[in-house]
Amino acid sequence: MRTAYTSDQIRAAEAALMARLPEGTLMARAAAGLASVCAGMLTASAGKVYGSRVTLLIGSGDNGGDALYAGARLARRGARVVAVLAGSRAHPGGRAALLGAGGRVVAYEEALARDLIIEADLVVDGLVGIGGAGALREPYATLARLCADAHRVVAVDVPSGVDASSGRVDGPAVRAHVTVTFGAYKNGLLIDPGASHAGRVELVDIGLGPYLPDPDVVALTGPDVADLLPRPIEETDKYRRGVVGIVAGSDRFTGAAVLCVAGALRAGVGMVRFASTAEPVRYVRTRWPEAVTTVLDGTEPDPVGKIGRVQAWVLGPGMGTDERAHALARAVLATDEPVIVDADGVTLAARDPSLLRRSAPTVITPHAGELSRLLGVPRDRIEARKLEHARRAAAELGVTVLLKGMTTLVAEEDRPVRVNTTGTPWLATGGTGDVLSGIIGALLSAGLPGYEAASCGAYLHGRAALLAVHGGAEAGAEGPIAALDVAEALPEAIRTL
Ligand SMILES: NC(=O)C1=CN([C@@H]2O[C@H](COP(=O)(O)OP(=O)(O)OC[C@H]3O[C@@H](n4cnc5c(N)ncnc54)[C@H](O)[C@@H]3O)[C@@H](O)[C@H]2O)[C@@H](O)CC1
Ligand SMILES: Nc1ncnc2c1ncn2[C@@H]1O[C@H](COP(=O)(O)OP(=O)(O)O)[C@@H](O)[C@H]1O
Ligand SMILES: [K+]
Repeated sequence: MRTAYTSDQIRAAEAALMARLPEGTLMARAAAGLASVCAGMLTASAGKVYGSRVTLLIGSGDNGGDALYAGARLARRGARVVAVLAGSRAHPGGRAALLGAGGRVVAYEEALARDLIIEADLVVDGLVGIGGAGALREPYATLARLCADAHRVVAVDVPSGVDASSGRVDGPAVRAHVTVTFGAYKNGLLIDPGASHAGRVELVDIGLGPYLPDPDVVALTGPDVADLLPRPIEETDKYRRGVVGIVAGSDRFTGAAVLCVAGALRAGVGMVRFASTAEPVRYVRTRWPEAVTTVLDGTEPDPVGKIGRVQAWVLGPGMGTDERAHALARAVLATDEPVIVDADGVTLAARDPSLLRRSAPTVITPHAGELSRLLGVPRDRIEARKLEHARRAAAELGVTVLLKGMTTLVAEEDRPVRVNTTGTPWLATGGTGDVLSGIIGALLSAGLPGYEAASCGAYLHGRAALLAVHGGAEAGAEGPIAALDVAEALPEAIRTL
């Protein structure tokens, strides 16, 4: 399990550790780790540290101090190091160390800074770290923009312009090839848009471990998912493995039904009971003879009884939002089984909030647009502040919220938010969400709680997508995928966890 923290949590842990150590110890540890990563990058790109050109972008706080001390170490190894001071002051000890090691210090001037950034083998972003607040001010903002023309950029602790606690980016921000972070991951290194500015993240141990509180955000790893995933025991049968009821599709949207059933079957469900109008039932029967189907014409007094016994439900993909769909949603959500509510199901719940007031576990899987309707908050605001809104939705609605998009988050009240680290932008194609809801339904029916089913489901979905993109390999050249390819890659994703 990878754990991440807010700036305040990191600061408190640092203060507790610092109180037991001689002054300057932590910064020395941080600078040594940073210099070592920089030296590795210089050796990889310029062949050696000696004679390479390093430009440090220095803000007025301790983030700049780390960069200055690391710059001094590189200068002692023969690198030509220049520090560009963005503020009126710079960490005095770090500045003296750099000058003492033969480095240079210059005041910010745009043309000079541009040249130094373009010419450098490596640019070190020490503008702001966990002390950053709000959009970058000038000249920090210009420097962050100029970094786009740099050969290689390493960010100190967090890329400047990224909010360390949330991943928010308001205005220009450094896009780094590598981020060297100290003590522990910050939330903003795992959550977009911050995560996509960080590049590869290198964690430098400065001894913070024993002082860290419970994490604010966590990310499952492959072994975590392998441990959580239910596997059939010898004496099992299909009912004990889990029966999922899938209520999806309509005469207009038949594909969503086929894809949702695909996700459940390939994720290893015991049995699928599929129910819908005649058209989607016909398509599902043709594509998935494994599924047991029920045609609902909308006149049944007890549609749930007609479908039969299940351990969990998937409700929503392609089912429409008319009166018939609303009545069906009401019937499914009135049961005592766990339900994952997706797509049109989420739209119905936005219109009729009473639908989600139930005591059995409920998972909802909105993208930002659907969550916007549920919370009455503009979509772009949700996209800019995903962590905050996923948490708020979980608290206000009393459900497990899986917020989809570039980064997928799973929020439940009083639990750390789980951020998914698998996946690929190739997933942004119609129907992949339907596969995801089928996977989560399968895991719920096998008995996983909503929080685990949603986060393991997102992990497997992203991993299957990556395998499909790479043609079955773990890495390598990439090619486009369609939603069904994601479902087909699920067994391999589970085999190789
Ligand atoms: N506290 C500790 O024990 C350690 C701290 N370390 C480093 O110290 C950093 C935190 O240092 P600080 O608390 O001094 O804070 P920072 O250096 O991250 O930033 C604070 C400075 O940036 C300016 N600033 C803030 N927001 C800005 C904006 N939007 N635009 C322009 N300027 C802005 C502030 O005026 C202040 O001068 C960490 O990120 C890490 O790099 C490391 O040395 C490890 C140990
Ligand atoms: N830029 C992206 N990077 C990674 N994953 C993405 C990106 N955009 C979308 N996704 C993922 O693709 C899936 C799309 O689901 P959804 O929006 O419900 O599509 P549909 O309704 O067509 O099935 C989600 O799992 C989402 O997290
Ligand atoms: K930084």
